[in-house]
Amino acid sequence: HPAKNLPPGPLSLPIIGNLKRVIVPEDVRKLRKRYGDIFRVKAGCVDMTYICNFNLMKEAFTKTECSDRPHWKNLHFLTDGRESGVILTNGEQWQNARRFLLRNLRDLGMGKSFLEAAIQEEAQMLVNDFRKYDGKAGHLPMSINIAILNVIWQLVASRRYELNDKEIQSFIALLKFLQEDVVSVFLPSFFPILNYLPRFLTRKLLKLDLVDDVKQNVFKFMGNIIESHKAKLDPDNPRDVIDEYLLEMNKKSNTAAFFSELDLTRTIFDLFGAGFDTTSNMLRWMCLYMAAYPDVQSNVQKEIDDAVPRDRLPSQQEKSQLQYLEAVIHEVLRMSSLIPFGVSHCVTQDIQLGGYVLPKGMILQGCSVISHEDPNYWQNPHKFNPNRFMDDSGKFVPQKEGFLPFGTGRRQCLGESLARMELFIFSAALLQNFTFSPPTSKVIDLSPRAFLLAQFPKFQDIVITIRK
Ligand code: HEM
Repeated sequence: HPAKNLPPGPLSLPIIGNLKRVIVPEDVRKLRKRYGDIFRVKAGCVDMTYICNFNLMKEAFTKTECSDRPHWKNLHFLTDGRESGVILTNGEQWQNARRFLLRNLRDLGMGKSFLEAAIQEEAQMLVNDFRKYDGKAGHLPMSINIAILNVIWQLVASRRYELNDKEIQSFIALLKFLQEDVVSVFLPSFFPILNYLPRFLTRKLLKLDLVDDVKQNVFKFMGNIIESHKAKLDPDNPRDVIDEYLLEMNKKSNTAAFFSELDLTRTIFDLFGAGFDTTSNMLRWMCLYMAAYPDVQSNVQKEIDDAVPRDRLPSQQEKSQLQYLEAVIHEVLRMSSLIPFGVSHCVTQDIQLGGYVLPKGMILQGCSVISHEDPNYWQNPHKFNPNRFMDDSGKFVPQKEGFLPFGTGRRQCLGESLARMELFIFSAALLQNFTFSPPTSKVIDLSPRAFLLAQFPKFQDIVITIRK
């Protein structure tokens, strides 16, 4: 687009573009200093624009023209190129899936007692498990993962797993494969030249044998669960997302075309893909921040002790009394910027943004990490200070300007209320019962471990002590 006023950015070479590796927040900070709030880089052949300003992110992501995901066939490798699920779909398929999920997450309990009870049950399991580690230094226990998975399983299929269950271990391995080992499958979108290599070489480079294996396992695993739901389906008493979905499939509505078993499997994997690593790592960040800031931790504990008797776990009912905890959770969400550049969007029609033209096909990344450290919104942004979310009378004030850990606009996180409920109940239960601290003569490392497009905490030792 030589005639167009495109966002500025470094010069790029054909085929490789100008990125040496996956871009990390440090690169974005540097590029923003040099080129301003909107800049453009090229990853292979893909033109990407990074938006680093809160108002511009809000403006862009409320536009329909910026609400699609990239139209890359290989994003849908699980379903042989067919668009399905919710995170990566577009148009009517996406609208339908998003509407179905929002309605059902609401009906099945986001904000209702069903889900709260499920989370409470997992909180108890977490507390029981954490007790086993009293006084010993070690990594945060795996029970965090099981608790988060069980909440989604309850919602999706009315089932939960015990800590050492073999099936849940193989399911975790499957999710890990999908998230870490099969990313090579996306490479041809950035480097189309890979499509012209001999087939045996492409298969090897893109690990396509492994991909086929993973695909088979996903459908085998879900196939069994869907079949057992079909056998027990009661149209008057849908128990979970799978039941609701099967009922939609049987309806003769004009949206019926969007519901299929293939799509159901993909949708469920989307819920795990979006809701598992995110929420479990946020809970890890929470424990690590508490270990690093003992004064904040003891203030939270005091607040919990004042509001909740020690013989039972805190619950949603105490939310209005646990205002400082709420502020701490918000500050941890801000400081950790778990998904620093959101999830890719794609421009579907030329638009203007911040004085530049974003042409059709441009990929957009909204940089929450930059907004979360923008001094226009946050005083001393690099300081961990939960009080920034409190007013003078000790009440929590949810600052909205500059804060977007769950994204913004039409694609904003669909599981936000669920994630918030989990973070609240799990953090309250853990801090009521335990104190976190660094191992003797060590400090907690709060710098993130770069992991693809997320900022997860580094694996490290922490001491869990039972509160007397
Ligand atoms: C602390 C935990 C979480 C964080 C920080 C988080 C963050 C995000 C972000 C940044 C996006 C992208 C927004 C965009 O594209 O503009 C997103 C999308 C999404 N999230 Fe979450 N999320 C969390 C937990 C969850 C949970 C628990 C679920 C559901 C079980 C969930 C389901 C989704 C889905 C389905 C999408 C895609 C929405 C769409 O494309 O329409 N997330 N999330």
